[in-house]
Formats: sequence, structure tokens, C-alpha cells
Amino acid sequence: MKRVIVGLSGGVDSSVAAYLLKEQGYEVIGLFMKNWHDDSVTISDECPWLDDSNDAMLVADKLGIPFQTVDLSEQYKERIVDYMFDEYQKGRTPNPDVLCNREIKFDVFMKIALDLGADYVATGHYCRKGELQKDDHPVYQLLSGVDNNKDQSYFLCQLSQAQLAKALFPIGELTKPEVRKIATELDLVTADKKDSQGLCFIGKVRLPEFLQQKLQPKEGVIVEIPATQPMYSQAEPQFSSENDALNYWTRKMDYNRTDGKVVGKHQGAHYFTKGQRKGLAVGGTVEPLFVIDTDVEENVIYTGQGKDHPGLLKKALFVSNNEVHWIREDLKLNVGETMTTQARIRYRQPLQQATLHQLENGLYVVFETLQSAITEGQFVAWYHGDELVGSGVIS
Ligand SMILES: Nc1ncnc2c1ncn2[C@@H]1O[C@H](COP(=O)(O)OP(=O)(O)OP(=O)(O)O)[C@@H](O)[C@H]1O
Repeated sequence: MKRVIVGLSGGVDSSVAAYLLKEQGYEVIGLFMKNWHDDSVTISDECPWLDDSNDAMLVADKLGIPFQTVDLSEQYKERIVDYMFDEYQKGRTPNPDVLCNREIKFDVFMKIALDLGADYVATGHYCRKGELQKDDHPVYQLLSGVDNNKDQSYFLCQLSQAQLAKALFPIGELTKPEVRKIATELDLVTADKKDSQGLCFIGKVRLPEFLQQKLQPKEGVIVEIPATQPMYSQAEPQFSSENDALNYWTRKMDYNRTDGKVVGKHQGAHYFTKGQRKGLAVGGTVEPLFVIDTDVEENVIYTGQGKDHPGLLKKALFVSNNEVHWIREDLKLNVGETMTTQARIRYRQPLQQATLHQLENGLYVVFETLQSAITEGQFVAWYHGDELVGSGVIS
């Protein structure tokens, strides 16, 4: 009998995942991980991990499976929390959920599970795993969940073949309502529990308060850039090489920053991210202000009115070579090659038609239409239909 260790979070999705695996005849063990030190960077008075671990235990009990907890708060602090601070300090916006999957759930947690004799590690993610044979070797595929509303493949965009080989996603063929129905029929305590917003990190703390714990406030100005200023020339120029064209589409905004006017003050550019609307506290504008760029060195936030402000829009992005990741290693592009794909630059964004260009210095992703708030530090993931083929950190 194959042994599966399922990450039991105390939520409904992993509860049902554990049930389904048992039905399929696996030997199932539930494992809860504690991520947070009570005394470290927790903000709110609540202590949700205790409630969650208790719910996970009750579910395991009801399903009649063994249950254990592991404390991974040290590793979580080192690999996720510290990295978060570091990235914000540099003016980038990291994605803790993607990292948590790559570094914690499918690395530290997975190694513990394998040491406990597991053949597989399962989670309650809404995605599916496929398998192909190529040159007599198995090639694993990461496929989106059938529930379009809940598809979580994006959060797993940094998994490797080795990690996928050992992963199972039992609820990927189901919709959320179907999962809830199963949990209700089984009378699980988690049946009506509200979703954790799919965030393993921000769900537990409020981001601005979290950042203020480590990043010192530093007063600076908010500058508004008028929307009438051209960001790109209206007519596309003639390019002498593909390189020139790609650099043109990914370059920084070309407005003269001194043309903007100071409209307010902020407490630190490193607290802000591109596309952000909340927290600017500047009134009296016709349309709401959005952050179009931050300069953490000069401590200036550049803003513009309206979500279609040209300063927010770009057609392409760049990923440096060491941050390009192919789940489908067999499809990796060589220098000079291109690939037609569909891509997204944030969770739940509908897939966008795009072309990948692998050049000497890195990978360019050129979209068919302008994209809003392409943000450094976030992940771009590219797909072929419902298969997530690769991803990278936006430079
Ligand atoms: N503290 C934890 N301990 C063990 N596994 C976890 C934990 N947190 C998350 N997981 C695993 O990762 C999966 C995705 O986590 P996420 O935080 O996105 O929750 P979710 O989609 O709301 O799922 P759930 O309803 O199971 O909490 C979970 O279904 C679970 O298998």
C-alpha cells in the first residue's frame, strides 16, 4: 500500500483531499506545519495556527488517520519572512505564496514526509498533475484545476520535476462547491470554514503592519505624473534589431520625472508597490491615484490618476537567465528561439496571449496587449492551454 502524507492545514480543501486519498486506497497520514513563531513577527492578537492545528486534528480523527504536527517556523522565517523584508527594502514586491510552496511545502515539508516513509506528498491545491513519457523517461506536467475560479497552479509555478514527481493534488478535478459538499456530507468541522484567501502568509497578518516591524519609516514625497505625458511614442519606432525592440518595450518609463508635481507625503517608499491604490492618502484628485513607480533610493513614490494611466502600462517584461524556471525542462528555449504562449503576471489574472523571446541575457515576455502594473519581484507564469510550462521572477 502506498503511503501519502497530506498537508492538513485545518481548511476544507486539505480535509477533503485526505478523505479522497483514503477512498482511493492509500495509507494516509495528516501532517500540520506550524509556520509562525508566536513571538516573532505576528501582528494581530489572534493566534490562528492553534485553531487551525486543532481543526486539522479533529478532521484526522474523524477520517481515522494518524496525525502529527511539525514546527517549521525557523525555516519559514529564514526562507520566507527574511526574504520578504529584503525584497521590499530593495523596492521589489515578492510573492510569499509561490515561495512558500517551493521552499517550504514542497521542500522542507516534503523532505520530512519522505523521511517518514511517504511515497507521495499531497496538498489541497486546485490543480492537477499529468504525466507523459519522453525518451523512456516520465515527464510531469502541472495542469490548472478544473475549477476556473479557484485554479491555484500559479502558486506552484516554481516547482521542479523532482518535486512534482512526488506530489499529488487530489481535489484538482473538483470545484469548490463540490469540495464543500463532500465535507458537509462527512460532517467535517472544516466544511463551512471560510477560505484562507489562498494566501499562506498575508492571510495571517496585515502586510503594512508586518512591514513596519522591520522597515523603518522614512518620510518622503508623493509625486503625481500627469496622464497626458507620453510614456511611449505613439507610433512604434523602427528597430534595427530584435534586441532593440525588446528593450524598448521593457524599458523604464521614459517621462521626465521632474515634470510631476508633489501632491503629498508618505512614510517610506519601500512600503509601496506598483499598481497600489490604498494607503496614499491624497485627496482632491478627479480619479484615484495609483502608484506607477517607486524609487527606494530617492524615497519617492510616483503616481498617476486612474488605472489606465499610461505610466502603469507596459507591453513586455524581462526575466534574467538565473531566474527563468522551466517546469517542462524539455521545452526550454535556446538563445534565439521564441515560443507562443499564454501568460499571467498575477494570481487569477486571465491568461494573456504572449510570445517568449530567449536572448543572450535573459527571457523577454512580450504581450499582445498592454499590461497594467507589471511589478518587479512578482512571478510571470506561462502556459500552453491548461498546462503551466514555466515561470520567472520579473526583473
Ligand atoms: N499549516 C499547514 N500545514 C500543512 N499543510 C498546509 C498548511 N497550510 C497549507 N497547507 C497545504 O497547502 C495547501 C494550500 O494551502 P492554502 O493556504 O492555499 O490553503 P487553501 O487553498 O485555503 O486550502 P485549505 O482549505 O486546505 O486550507 C493546503 O490545502 C494544504 O494541503
